[in-house]
Amino acid sequence: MQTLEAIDAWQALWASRDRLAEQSINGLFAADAGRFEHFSLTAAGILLDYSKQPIDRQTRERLLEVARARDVAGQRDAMLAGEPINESEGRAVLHTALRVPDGGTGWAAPAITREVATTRSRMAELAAAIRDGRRTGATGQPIEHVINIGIGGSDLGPRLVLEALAPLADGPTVHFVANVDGVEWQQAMGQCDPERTLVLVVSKSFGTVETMANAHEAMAWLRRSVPSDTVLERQVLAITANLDRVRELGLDPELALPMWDWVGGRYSLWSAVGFAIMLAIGPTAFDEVLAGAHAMDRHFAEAPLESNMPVLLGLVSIFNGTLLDRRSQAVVPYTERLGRLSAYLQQLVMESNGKSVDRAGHPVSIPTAGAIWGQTGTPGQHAFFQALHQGTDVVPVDFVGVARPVAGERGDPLALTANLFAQSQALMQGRGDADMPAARRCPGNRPSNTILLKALTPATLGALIALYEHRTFVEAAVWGINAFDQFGVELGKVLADELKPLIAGGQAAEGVDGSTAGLIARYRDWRG
Ligand SMILES: O=P(O)(O)OC[C@H]1O[C@](O)(CO)[C@@H](O)[C@@H]1O
Repeated sequence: MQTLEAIDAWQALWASRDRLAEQSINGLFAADAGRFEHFSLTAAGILLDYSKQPIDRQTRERLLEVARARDVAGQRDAMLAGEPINESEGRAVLHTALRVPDGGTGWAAPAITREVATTRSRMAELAAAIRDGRRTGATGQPIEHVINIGIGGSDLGPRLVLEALAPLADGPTVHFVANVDGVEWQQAMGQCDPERTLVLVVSKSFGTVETMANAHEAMAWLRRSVPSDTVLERQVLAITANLDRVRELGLDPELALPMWDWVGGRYSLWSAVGFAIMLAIGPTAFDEVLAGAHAMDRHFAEAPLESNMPVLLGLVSIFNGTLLDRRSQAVVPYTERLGRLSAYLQQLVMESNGKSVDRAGHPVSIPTAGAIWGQTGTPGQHAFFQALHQGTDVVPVDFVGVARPVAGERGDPLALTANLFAQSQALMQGRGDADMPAARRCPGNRPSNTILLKALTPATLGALIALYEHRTFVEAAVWGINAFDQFGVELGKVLADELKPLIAGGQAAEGVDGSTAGLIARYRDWRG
């Protein structure tokens, strides 16, 4: 496969970076009456409009040529076929196999398909029994609360989905505990009757310090509050790929729900990691989330590159981030229901693609993932949009909107949508002539995508998340990096383990740098 730098189309794009950065988006619309049709597409209930990017047909063709030369389609097929594309860990990457409808074949080896189906039906049976009260807590009380203890990928996906689909929730109330500072735990404990609470300990590795600490707290709370010898068996459920460690925590691995090493943590909400979702909205709605993601998978697998939404979204992101050096991207959903989207995408994009060596271990020669951040509109408009309109940095924005309001929800959908469309328009058009004071002028020509969902349903939500997963993959494929390991997060964990006794102990902290020693000393002093 050609390196990026050796590809003619990339060289041509690189050579015209300055011109592309100045390319007038308004001018592109003036030159092409059908621009919206030519630079937008629909798949799985989602419209992507990328016409407000400074990309003309020649630039798009060059970007597609880069994707072809980097064999994005071949790399995608290798992932979908279960080849060990996570080379540094020697693992396959098969989150797509988790969302194949029951009975569907051809997306993973038969053994994997069977395991997935078996686990999904175990989850559905258990969820149904808990939801309808057949499966009670240890003292015979119905389960009314679920505490999901997990962090990172074992937390963010279920949180995002449950906030988005809260109007559909008709099962136990789900509380999330991720941090180890005790705040979320205290809040959850304060709201839950221990005899009516199921604790989910969700951890792929079952070794994450925060999750294990919170699990110990929760188990101690249940033991002291529920008068039954079977409380842990009935009211604590482990969800993990590391069944051996379940026993170490004092739980029965036979009762645990499994996941597998071919599911990355940040790609795992479709597995048993999503059990809290299933408990809250029911197995049928959970299946719809999977079906929506599968619809996007099919589109990604089958659509030609030039009309393939994740491919185009990925190429637009590379165009902005790598070619034009626009190192930060904002994502702004115009519904509070998607308020967790930017937090979710931070892990998905930055943990996957925050890499500086390629798959062969050589330093990359181009910038990879920058920062992704955001907040909902319209509140974000009253916070950081000033910088988007007039700041010195050009920040590409993904606007995410929903056409049909959720039944029964109040609010002013027209005002919301008018703001959504007006913001992308304002970023593009700008404002000001020579007579206007400089402080009032907006430069305009600032790029954005608009991603419009027909409605916020389980299916479109699944498709939206899958869209961003595949966008992330496409970028990694073009850059030649491994999107599926995360060794960078390990060093801090190791050092935290080493520092803990130094911080706790009475002796001087030796063998650490001056700053850390100073901080430890001040911390001890102030802690008293
Ligand atoms: O599910 P686990 O193994 O507890 O890991 C939690 C999270 O920690 C990380 O390993 C690192 O932050 C993530 O990749 C993962 O989602």
